[in-house]
Amino acid sequence: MDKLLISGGRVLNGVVRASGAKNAALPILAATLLTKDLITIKNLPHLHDITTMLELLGSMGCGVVVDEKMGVELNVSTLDNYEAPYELVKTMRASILVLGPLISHFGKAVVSLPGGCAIGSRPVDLHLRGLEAMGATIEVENGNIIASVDGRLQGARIFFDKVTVTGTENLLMAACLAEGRTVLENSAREPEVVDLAECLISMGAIISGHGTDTIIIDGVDRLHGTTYSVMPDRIETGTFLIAGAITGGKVRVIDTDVSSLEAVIAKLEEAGAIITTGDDWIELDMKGERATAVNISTAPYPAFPTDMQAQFMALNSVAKGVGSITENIFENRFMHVNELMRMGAEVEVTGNTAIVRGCESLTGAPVMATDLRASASLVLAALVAQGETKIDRIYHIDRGYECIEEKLGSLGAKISRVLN
Ligand SMILES: CC(=O)N[C@H]1[C@@H](OP(=O)(O)OP(=O)(O)OC[C@H]2O[C@@H](n3ccc(=O)[nH]c3=O)[C@H](O)[C@@H]2O)O[C@H](CO)[C@@H](O)[C@@H]1O
Ligand SMILES: C=C(OP(=O)(O)O)C(=O)O
Repeated sequence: MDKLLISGGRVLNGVVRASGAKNAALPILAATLLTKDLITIKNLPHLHDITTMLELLGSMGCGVVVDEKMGVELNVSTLDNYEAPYELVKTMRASILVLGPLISHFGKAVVSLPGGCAIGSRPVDLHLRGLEAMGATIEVENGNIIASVDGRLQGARIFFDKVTVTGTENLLMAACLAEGRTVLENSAREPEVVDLAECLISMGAIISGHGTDTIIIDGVDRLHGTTYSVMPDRIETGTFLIAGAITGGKVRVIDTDVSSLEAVIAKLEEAGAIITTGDDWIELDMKGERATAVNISTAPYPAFPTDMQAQFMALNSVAKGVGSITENIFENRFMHVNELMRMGAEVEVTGNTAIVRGCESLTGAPVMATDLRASASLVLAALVAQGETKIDRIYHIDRGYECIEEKLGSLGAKISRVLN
C-alpha cells in the first residue's frame, strides 16, 4: 500500500490551483444518465472516486472518452445494464447517485445498498422514501436496492426529515424527467447541489430554488446534451489554506470559488489569518504568527462543513489556547483524534465534542489514514510536526485530493509518496 512521507517544519508559501470539486463532479457524472445525447463534462478532478464513477458508467454500457485534460465525453445511448454492483459501491458510497437518474430515465435500477463507513452509519432511507413518494417500487434483496416504476415517476411534494446532500441530488435528478411538479423541502443548500442543478438546467431541466431549502422541479419529457464545467473544490481549497495557516505561511489558492467558503474563511480570520480575496482566488497570510485556537460546530451549508472539521482539528492542535470542535452531522467522525494524539496532540473527546488544547509542537510518527478528511488532517499535522511522519493507507486521500504531494511540494513542503 502506498504511503506518504512528510518532513515537517517548512513554512509554506506560494500559489496553488484548486481542482474541480469531487462532490459536484460525482452527481454531475451520474446526471449524464438522464439523456441519450452526447455530454461533455470539463474540469473533472483526477481522483480515484471519479475513475470509479466512470468505471461504473462504463460497466452499464455508456461510452466514456476521457481527454488529456480530464474532460470527459459520455454517451448513454448504448446503456444496456442498470446495475451498480457491490464491488464498486463498497469503494464509493456516492455510487448511490445513479439510482435517481436510472429509475427516472429507464424505469429500473439495481444499486447495491451502501453500508456504513468509517465516519458513521450513513443510511439512504430518505433517498428511497422520496423515490417511493414519486411512485417507484423499492425492494431490498440480497443487499441490493431494486427499484422500478411503471411508466414515468410522478411529481411529488417531499420533505426531508434531515438535510441530506446526495439525497437531495438523487431526487432532484429523478424529478427532472418525472410527470408534473416536484417540490423538495428542507433540501440541502450546498454549492455542489447548486452546481448539479445548473448542469441539469443546461440539459433542459426546469428547476428553481436551488441554493435555498425549497427546490421546485417541473418535469420535462426529455433532456438534451450539454457541455458543462464542474465548480472548483471548496474543501480542497480550505485544506490548502490551512496548510498555509498551520505552517505560519502565505498561500494563495487560485481558480477557486470564494463565495462557497464563507464559513471557513470566517474561522481562519478568527484564528488570526489575514485573508484577501479576488474574483476567483483566496490568499491567506499568517505573517509568521502561530494560529489562535477556534471553536467549530459543523452543520449543513451555509454553516461550517463537516468535511473541514478534521483539518481544523489539526490546526487547533498547534494553535494558541483551547478550541472545541463539535461534529453534528456524522456520529463517528473523530477517527483522526487518536492518530493526531500519536503525534502529540492533546485532545479530549466527550460525546460529539472534542476539546483541543494547542501545544507548541507536534512530533512526526507513523500514522494511519482512516477516511478521506482524516487523512488530510494527518497531512496537515505532519507539515508542522518535528521530524518525519509516515502516513499509511493513503488510498483514502487519493479519493479526494488530486496530486496532493505535487501541489504541497510546489508550496515548499517536503513530501513524497512511497510506492509499495
Ligand atoms: C459525495 C458527497 O457529496 N458526499 C458529501 C455528502 O455525503 P452524503 O450525501 O452521504 O451525506 P448526507 O448529507 O446525506 O448526510 C447527512 C446526515 O443525514 C443522514 N442521512 C442521510 C441520508 C438518509 O437517507 N438518511 C439519513 O439519516 C446521514 O447519516 C448524516 O447524518 O454530504 C456530507 C455532508 O455534508 C459530506 O460530508 C460528504 O462529503
Ligand atoms: C465524506 C466524504 O465523501 P463521501 O461522501 O464520498 O464518503 C468527503 O468528501 O469528505
